[in-house]
Amino acid sequence: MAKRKICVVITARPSYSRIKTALEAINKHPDLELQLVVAASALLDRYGSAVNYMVKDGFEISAKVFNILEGENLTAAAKTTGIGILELSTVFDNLAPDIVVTVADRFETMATAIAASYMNIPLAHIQGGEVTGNIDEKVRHSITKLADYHFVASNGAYERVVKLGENPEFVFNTGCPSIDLAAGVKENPRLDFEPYQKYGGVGAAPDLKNGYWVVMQHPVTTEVSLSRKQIEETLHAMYEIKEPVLMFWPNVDAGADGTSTGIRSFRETHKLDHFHFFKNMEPLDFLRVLCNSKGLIGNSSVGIRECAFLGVPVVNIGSRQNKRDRGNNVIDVGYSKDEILHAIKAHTRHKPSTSHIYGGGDAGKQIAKLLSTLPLVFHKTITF
Ligand SMILES: CC(=O)N[C@H]1[C@@H](OP(=O)(O)OP(=O)(O)OC[C@H]2O[C@@H](n3ccc(=O)[nH]c3=O)[C@H](O)[C@@H]2O)O[C@H](CO)[C@@H](O)[C@@H]1O
Repeated sequence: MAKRKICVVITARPSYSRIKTALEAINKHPDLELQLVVAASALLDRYGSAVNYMVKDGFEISAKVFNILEGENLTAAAKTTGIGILELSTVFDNLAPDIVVTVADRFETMATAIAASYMNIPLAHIQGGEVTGNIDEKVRHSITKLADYHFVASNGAYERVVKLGENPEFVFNTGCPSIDLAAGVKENPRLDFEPYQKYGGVGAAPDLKNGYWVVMQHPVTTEVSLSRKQIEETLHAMYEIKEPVLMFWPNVDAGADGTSTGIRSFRETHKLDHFHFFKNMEPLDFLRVLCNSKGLIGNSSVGIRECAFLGVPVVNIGSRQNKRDRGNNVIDVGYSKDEILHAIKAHTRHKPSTSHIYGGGDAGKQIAKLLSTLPLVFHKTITF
């Protein structure tokens, strides 16, 4: 029997960590053949070239799609999606997959879902049903409507996908593959590498042995004009803390220009001898860095998902993760420096308990098994 061809499209760094263990399980599965397509910011040096980590991890790349338009604004996001549809339809035509897999809710993932749907290729969606507000949420629920199989990450997400009219026979709460990685880190949390040596980056090299903070703050797609002001408040708060800060650059979202300019100009006007800046780390290394930190400050979804599992305290800033199911490791604050400082002092003194909202650590294997056995769906029926 011919192997089922599973085409997974990865468009950004966070999508790699959220699918990596499923890729490994697909590769190992005797009835499946992995076709890995890498696109958008995952290919760009400026965003840390996540593609290099995929190659290093032993994955063969079937196709690359360069579709990011310069600009980091709302128009560039819409046009990038358009180019993605054009390019990916050619890729799918050449690879002729049996199932296409798309991850989460970023603007570029929409292109995968549209191209596969129009080409009558069954579509599997990872991470549907979550609520966050802003443009990501519209995209996420739209992809749910285009998808034939749903591998969701929490009970709440399962219920919402079914409420959206999807057939429960094709909705599975597998948990999030990123929790599989976090489970490995929980077993062996030792920081077994030297971050400055391994990843370079820029800035001072503060001594990390007495503790450090991790900062990762992205622009909010519905508040793009405020992104610079928002990051400045966070930078001022971390400046006052006077303890080592490992700071990561934002993703390629609309408004990232404002966030990056805010960081650059703050660096030029302040003596930052306790800050170091990184573009990107391999998924497992990044989780090790978090696991050994005093806490995460910012608005990355890693604070809500992996940090809940690892029991890392998180000061979650602003509206980007609004309404996402969360554990007691998270305290929500507004954008002001004073609120952030107050939350850091009040919330991060004790290690919070861990929670399994987003899975127990075997999502990748479950997803590969389902992909090998589910009937191929070409015309789904929707209940109303
Ligand atoms: C508003 C929002 O949340 N948007 C989406 C965005 O997440 P979001 O933009 O929050 O993603 P981030 O870039 O903050 O990164 C989160 C993920 O990337 C990993 N990481 C991060 C830094 C690094 O150097 N190395 C590394 O591997 C983290 O472990 C984590 O798994 O894309 C994700 C995956 O497509 C989605 O799940 C989110 O819904």
